[in-house]
Amino acid sequence: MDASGPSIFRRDGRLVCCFSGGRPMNLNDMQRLLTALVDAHIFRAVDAELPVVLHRMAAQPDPLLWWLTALVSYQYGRGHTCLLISQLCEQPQVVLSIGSDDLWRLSERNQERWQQALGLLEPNAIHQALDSLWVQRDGSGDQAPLTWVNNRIYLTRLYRAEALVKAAVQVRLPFQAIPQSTLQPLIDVAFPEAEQARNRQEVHWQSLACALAVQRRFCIITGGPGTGKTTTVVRLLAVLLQARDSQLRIALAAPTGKAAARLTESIRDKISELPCAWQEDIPTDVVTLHKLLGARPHRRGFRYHQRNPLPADVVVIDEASMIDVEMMAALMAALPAHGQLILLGDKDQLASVEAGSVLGDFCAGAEQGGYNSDTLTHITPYATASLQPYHGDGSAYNQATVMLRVSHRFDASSGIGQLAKAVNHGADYSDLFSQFSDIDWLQGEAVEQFQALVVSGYRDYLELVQRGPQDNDDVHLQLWAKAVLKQHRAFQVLVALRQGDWGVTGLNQRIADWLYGAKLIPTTQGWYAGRPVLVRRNNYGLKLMNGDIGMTLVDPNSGRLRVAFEQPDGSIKWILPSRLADVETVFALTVHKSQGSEFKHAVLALPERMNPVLTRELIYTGITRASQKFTLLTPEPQVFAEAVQTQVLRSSGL
Ligand SMILES: Nc1ncnc2c1ncn2[C@@H]1O[C@H](COP(=O)(O)OP(=O)(O)OP(=O)(O)O)[C@@H](O)[C@H]1O
Repeated sequence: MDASGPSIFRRDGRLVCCFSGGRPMNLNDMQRLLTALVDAHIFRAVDAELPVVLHRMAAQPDPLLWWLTALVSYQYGRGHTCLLISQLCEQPQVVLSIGSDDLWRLSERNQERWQQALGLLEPNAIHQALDSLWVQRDGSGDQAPLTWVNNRIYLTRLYRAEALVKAAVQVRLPFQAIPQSTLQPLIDVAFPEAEQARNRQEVHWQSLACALAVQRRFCIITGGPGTGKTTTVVRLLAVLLQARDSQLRIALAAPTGKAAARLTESIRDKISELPCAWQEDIPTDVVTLHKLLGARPHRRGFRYHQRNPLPADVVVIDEASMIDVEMMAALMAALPAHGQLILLGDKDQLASVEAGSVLGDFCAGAEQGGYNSDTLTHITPYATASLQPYHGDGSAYNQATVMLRVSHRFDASSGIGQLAKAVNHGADYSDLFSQFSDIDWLQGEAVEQFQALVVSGYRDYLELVQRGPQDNDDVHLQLWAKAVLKQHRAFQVLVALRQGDWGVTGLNQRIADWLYGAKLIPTTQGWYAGRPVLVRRNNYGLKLMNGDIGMTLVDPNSGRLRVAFEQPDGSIKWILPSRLADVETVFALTVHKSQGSEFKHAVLALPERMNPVLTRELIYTGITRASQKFTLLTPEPQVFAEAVQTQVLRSSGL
């Protein structure tokens, strides 16, 4: 802090801070400040509660220690796995993303306390405060709830998770080379297009990913939408089975039920493109990550862990960007010692809701390759062009990562692809909307067109709902429900926020009113035919997962409403509305919940005012949910520009 800042000293063994002429900050002041921050909805209740609980277990009356403890918890709530001490001291308001917009809700006295508390943030004082029973150094102990490592303070369980992930990757890095005489012919069969890339002297990243993945027990295949992650993994599994052992036990999983269902469908399609003799050993059943690890209702921890590892030799996880650090640690812990892990995902998508941005951290620098000499020795023989431009001294994770770079879904004529790319690089996108017909931007007054767009977007599935099944037997009921759910996936309104006119709640209500006005739904209240619902919490009893989407339909036999959910195996599960407690209407879906889904036409509606949730990653994720048409809706166009310039930066030690 500068010379005009506060003086900090110890009094009666306590650290106190004093502004010239002001009162020192004591524990009482700190407690009041923490309570006020909770009351002002800046902190979560648990952030202020944590030091209180720890104090009960081991009294530590140091206001700075309380402050740091609350801040570590607050940052965890915002997705950071740790608190970086130097950054906190240099730019506390930036690190904490708390500005005058938030602080005006505090009383004058508490604003003063806030300033005093910021004044406490000085490296030496912090180091002294961390010399405490609540804190362990360098992860050496096992008991203290906080861990201090170099410049970082963690909640100890997150430190442990991160350390476990790092160690598990490290042990899996050594190559398990396959003779080139065995591997090359298999790769040639699996990736026939690689030959054309060789003729053009271009790197064929898919076949290179295969060469790397089959020779390492840990591999990440990242790439934007349609770059062939699933295609590559199906082919590389076939190569692996041929090269190593056709009896390898392969497990496939994804973080959500929707993503699992989508991957199941996609894998089935892709297997049929393989040579017949290779098809039968590849599994097609994709489960959720929770199911894979054996989540148990009402119990912490999973059935599979270090002492009871998964019965699998190879584990493939799709949509890995959604996995938080604790889940990744649970997954790594459950891998058998010889187990091979392949992660697929788009590094540029939104990070997990919970703490950490594991895939993003793993993939930092992936664009440059960063392959060291050892990695190059093992993969160069399979490269279709020189890998010299990708030579470097990248991280350990870079050595295990291949980034696919060519989108086969969006070519140069696709506005969705161009827009996603421009947003991702923070580049100018303004001309794109006039150049491409598959992207639209409704701004300001054009928002009036939104109603017409939404009614026509949802009309097709609602007419199918009204039409009913062709026959009333089970087979036709299933066919009908599947057709309705499929049609429902053709169009989706996406939003950034939960609350407000342009959030889930406001828009759901408005859209329901419009659809009712168009006579497409019979009412807007309670349960009704055509009401799409989103499951908000895992329900193990009903085997429904957070994020699953179901459709309310009238059973023509009983006249009663039932909700149809499509299972990963393609069958329909019918559930009575009365059994569904934690669901909400989903005419508008948050971008967060849309991860792992794809819609022919996605409409992204942004709010009128900037909000910390609005980031480049959110916009990119929203755009890439659309496969054929993307519409952006901004009552206030500037919000889009600002969001594109705002990037998510999460602190972690990975
Ligand atoms: N090398 C290739 N040549 C031609 N087409 C390809 C190639 N690789 C993939 N494709 C096609 O591109 C489309 C997208 O592939 P795929 O589903 O594997 O991509 P993805 O990265 O898994 O997509 P996403 O995760 O966005 O759904 C598919 O239609 C696939 O058949």
